[in-house]
Amino acid sequence: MTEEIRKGLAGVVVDATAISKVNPETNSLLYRGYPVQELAEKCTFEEVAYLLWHGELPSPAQLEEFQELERSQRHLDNTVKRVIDELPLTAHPMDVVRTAISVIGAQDDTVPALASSADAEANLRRAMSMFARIPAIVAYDQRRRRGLELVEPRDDLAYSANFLYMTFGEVPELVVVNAFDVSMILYAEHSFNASTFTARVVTSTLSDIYSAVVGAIGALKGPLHGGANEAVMHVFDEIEIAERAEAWLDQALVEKRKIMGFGHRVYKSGDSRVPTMKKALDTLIEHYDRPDMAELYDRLEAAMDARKAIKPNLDYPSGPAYSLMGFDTELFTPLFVASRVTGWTAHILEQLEANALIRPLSLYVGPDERHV
Ligand SMILES: CC(=O)SCCNC(=O)CCNC(=O)[C@H](O)C(C)(C)COP(=O)(O)OP(=O)(O)OC[C@H]1O[C@@H](n2cnc3c(N)ncnc32)[C@H](O)[C@@H]1OP(=O)(O)O
Ligand SMILES: O=C([O-])CC(=O)C(=O)O
Repeated sequence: MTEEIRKGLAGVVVDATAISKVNPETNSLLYRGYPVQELAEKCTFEEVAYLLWHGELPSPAQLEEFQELERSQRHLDNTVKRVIDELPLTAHPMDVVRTAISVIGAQDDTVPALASSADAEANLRRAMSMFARIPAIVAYDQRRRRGLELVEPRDDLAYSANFLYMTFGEVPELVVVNAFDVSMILYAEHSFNASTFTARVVTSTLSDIYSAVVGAIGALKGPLHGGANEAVMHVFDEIEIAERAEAWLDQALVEKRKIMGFGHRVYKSGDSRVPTMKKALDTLIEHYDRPDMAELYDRLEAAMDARKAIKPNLDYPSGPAYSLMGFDTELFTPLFVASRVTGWTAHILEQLEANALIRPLSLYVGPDERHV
């Protein structure tokens, strides 16, 4: 038997999904049929979360009920706070959010020994409980790293305004809240990316939703995936000024470094989400009066195009956008978690609806049979 190895499962279709469609030919991304650009322009992140979980956009009454539920679960209980307090500041914020989700999962005594599609209602409640609490986890972690006290959530504020309020102690101008909300919408879902696939693999063993999300957070942390938004900012910090972009890139390519924020496994001629996020970044650049950042962004992008014809992915505009908003660089990937938990949990539910254990084969290349 000849076995073809597809390293990294590149080009392999492993299952069907009705949640999102990534089309590199038309450079488009649909969530449940809706173009993501349209959702970013016309909807809030809460509406998009509802869409991903339920398959349809909410009616006004459904949205109100959804928002009420989300706002009522934003607080962190003392155990979660205590565990976060115990973690050293040397722990990466992704480790903090991963640990906090583990604690929330361990506190939930309704989790059945064997996950099943019959548990969909309960799993949606669990998804909501993570969705509502992750902003408080991330905001608190950002604050404790700055020696600041936790800011309790405000239930008169929508998701993004409250997230920023809990992080910075005040609600920023609308332009900032809107750019943040757009980033949450764009990061929410992207078919069988590595972290979502991880969540589906964990779920396929009939493990619980929290374990699947914890696994997904681990997969997202890596710089070839979500960790790239943080890594992009380190690149900007290394380059420092726009005039150095080309020389920095030439040296990095000589050293065979991967340039963070560029390239994609599926999109080969540009990421469908970049123009929308770049527009949001431009509003921030204008708001904070940082033309220097725009110049560096443009020069590195042009240099990469000229030398390698490799285009930016979503992490390229998101990194500098989060930096302008005031987040510390190492908090960027946890922001991705806050958004992507919606997509992960939608996939966990979908996996359970038609589950098959995910267990591929490997080609053995070790020594032939031998004996002790
Ligand atoms: C939201 C997200 O998760 S988007 C992805 C975020 N990740 C990053 O930005 C990290 C940087 N990018 C990369 O490492 C890659 O582009 C990936 C991992 C995203 C995609 O990788 P793959 O689909 O496996 O592409 P692959 O690595 O095979 O690249 C093909 C060629 O382009 C080169 N290439 C791809 N991306 C880059 C990059 N960012 N910098 C330099 N070269 C690159 C590869 O070196 C390879 O060249 P070769 O054929 O001469 O060896
Ligand atoms: O699809 C991928 O491989 C990575 C990505 O862009 C995402 O998860 O948003």
